Amino acid sequence: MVKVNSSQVCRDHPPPKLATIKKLIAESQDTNGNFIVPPTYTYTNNNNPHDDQKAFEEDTEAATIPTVDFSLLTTSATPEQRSKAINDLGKACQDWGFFMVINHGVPESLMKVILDGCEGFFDLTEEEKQEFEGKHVLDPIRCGTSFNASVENVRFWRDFLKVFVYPEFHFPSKPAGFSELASEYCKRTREVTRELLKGISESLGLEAIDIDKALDVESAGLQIFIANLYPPCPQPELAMGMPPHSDHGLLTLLMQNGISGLQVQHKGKWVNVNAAPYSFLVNTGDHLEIFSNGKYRSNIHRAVLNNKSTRISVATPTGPSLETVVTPSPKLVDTAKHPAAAYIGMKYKDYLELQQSSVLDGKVILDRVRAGVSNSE
Ligand SMILES: O=C(O)CCC(=O)C(=O)O
Ligand SMILES: [Fe+2]
Repeated sequence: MVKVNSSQVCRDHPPPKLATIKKLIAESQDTNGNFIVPPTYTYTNNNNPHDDQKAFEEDTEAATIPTVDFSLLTTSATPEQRSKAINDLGKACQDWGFFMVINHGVPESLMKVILDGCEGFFDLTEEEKQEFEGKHVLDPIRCGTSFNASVENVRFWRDFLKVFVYPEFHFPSKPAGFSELASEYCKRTREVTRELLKGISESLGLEAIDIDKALDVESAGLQIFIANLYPPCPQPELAMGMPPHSDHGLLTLLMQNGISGLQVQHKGKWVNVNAAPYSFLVNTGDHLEIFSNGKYRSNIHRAVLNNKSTRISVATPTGPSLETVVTPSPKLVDTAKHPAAAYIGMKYKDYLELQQSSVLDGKVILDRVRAGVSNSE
């Protein structure tokens, strides 16, 4: 197991220049095309992601991922359908912190061209990509490799592009035309997220608008566009695409290019996620856990590798506004079940900076804002 020192935080120093995983692979093959995973990418010897998985395959009932039919949450549904859908949504948040969304209305053609655009971006030359590297973890446009190479002992088999797209839209100027498509995609995924947050708010026994009102989501909530590239890995059991972690925001929508690799933790075991084509995979994030006072715990997930196909995923997390100091909703504190606030307030911007500057490891950042009281069910 990789040991993490969560105090290793690098706020001001840009990561050292590091070849992308794409470049490393292209340059490291011998004349027979053989490639051995370098020691710096050897994630662990005793936590083989493929072995872990076997444990759950025997228990398929428990591993059925909840599915949310988005059309039943909208005004086109009957009040009974909507109320059942909200109930199911709440149950998915409580039991899994993860669900698959179908019938969401974002055109398949748009999802496809976004994946093509990501591929185009990762295919740019190293020099072209350097323009978008960024220097600080809160720079609105950043690309690179691993997660935060300046603090990591082990690198992840992943290249990324990370862009702040709301409330202000930023985007790389290359490849041509990608920015316009991404702007539309981000708008559409924001609309889906907004409706899901309304349903989640109601499922918590609050008004539909309460999450938005408290955290300033619609007018200034931070939305990030993250493209992940996981090239085939010759020894997928040795390396990791993304290690176990929770996301920092409220909700993350994720789509992928038809290649699986996401695993979510459920009841202490890893579950392979096989997404329906053009569905969204949704994780609940740390700020939903904080705001709900621990009722909806953020989901731990990771990305594992394969040795055949390049996987691309696009995550669009939405969070509070950067200036919001997030505390548990007072309406969810003063109850028999949740008599005390389980988390202390922290400005979302500070939380994000801390998370992005640290080694990615489970819920170590969320642990910093735990109030030392437990309201566990
Ligand atoms: O690629 C994936 O499946 C997971 C990506 C992820 O967890 C993230 O970007 O936060
Ligand atoms: Fe994630």
